[in-house]
Amino acid sequence: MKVGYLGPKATFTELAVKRVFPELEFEPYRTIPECIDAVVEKQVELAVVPVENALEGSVNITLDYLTHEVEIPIIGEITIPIRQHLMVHPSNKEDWQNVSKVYSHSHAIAQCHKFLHTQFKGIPFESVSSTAAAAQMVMDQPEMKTAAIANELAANEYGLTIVQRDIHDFDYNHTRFLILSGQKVDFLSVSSRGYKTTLMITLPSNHPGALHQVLSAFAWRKLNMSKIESRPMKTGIGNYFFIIDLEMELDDVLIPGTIAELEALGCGVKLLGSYPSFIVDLN
Ligand SMILES: O=C(O)C(=O)C[C@]1(C(=O)O)C=C[C@@H](O)C=C1
Repeated sequence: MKVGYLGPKATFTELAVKRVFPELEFEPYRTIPECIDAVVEKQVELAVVPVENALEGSVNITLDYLTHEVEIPIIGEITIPIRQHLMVHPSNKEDWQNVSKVYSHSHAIAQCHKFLHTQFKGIPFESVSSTAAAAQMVMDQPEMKTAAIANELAANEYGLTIVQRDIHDFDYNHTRFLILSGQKVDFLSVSSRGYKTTLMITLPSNHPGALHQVLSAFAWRKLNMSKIESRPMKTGIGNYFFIIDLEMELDDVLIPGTIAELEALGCGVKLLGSYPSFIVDLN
């Protein structure tokens, strides 16, 4: 079985995916949409993409692509700790405080804002498709004296020197990744820490109190939400839909009852997946 992931080699996504599927074949993709397309088009059986970081919040391109562009179920999630390091080409390691630019993924830059603000004031930063892509760029252009924010695996893979470790602004830094697939996968060999169910909900228009009624349908059934996110419908200012994660597996009574109640209120409800949740400790 082949797993597509946000690449190139040595991204955090690769770290996450290899912990859960060490024995499978891997295929890196340059962007999140390319990786999701690969599983939709059956070039790979599974795809793993980032969806939420504890410091920076949702990865919007993942949510938007899954809800607007494709139909592919979520079949699992993986959460790993994230340690961001600053790295340079070995030939620039003595002079690392004088780099001309810092590259990384936009989420990684956001996780290190305080560090960049205090240590690299005035030095531009640029977001690229992943932390590993940033490391690769820094390796390819030693004369430019640039730096990357990435993980230790990327420093080793691309031959860079880590000059500052653990530069993320808050200690509790974790990212959640979604596993997507059109087929059923047996995760029996991996122990999970629970289940989640994700629903996409659109509200009826011009219906005062609609969101309150939606939340009540979950509340009186005591269904525990672990996340609620609103994203633009992309049809006009103020038009939003909601993505709700429930901390339980799809059952025969409570979730179907909630969906029926929401539909009776005029809401649109789509089940994006019901799946096991894997929390990986990298140490
Ligand atoms: O660039 C990477 O290494 C990724 O796997 C992407 C990503 C993200 O999109 O949030 C994953 C984990 C970190 O939070 C930073 C970047």
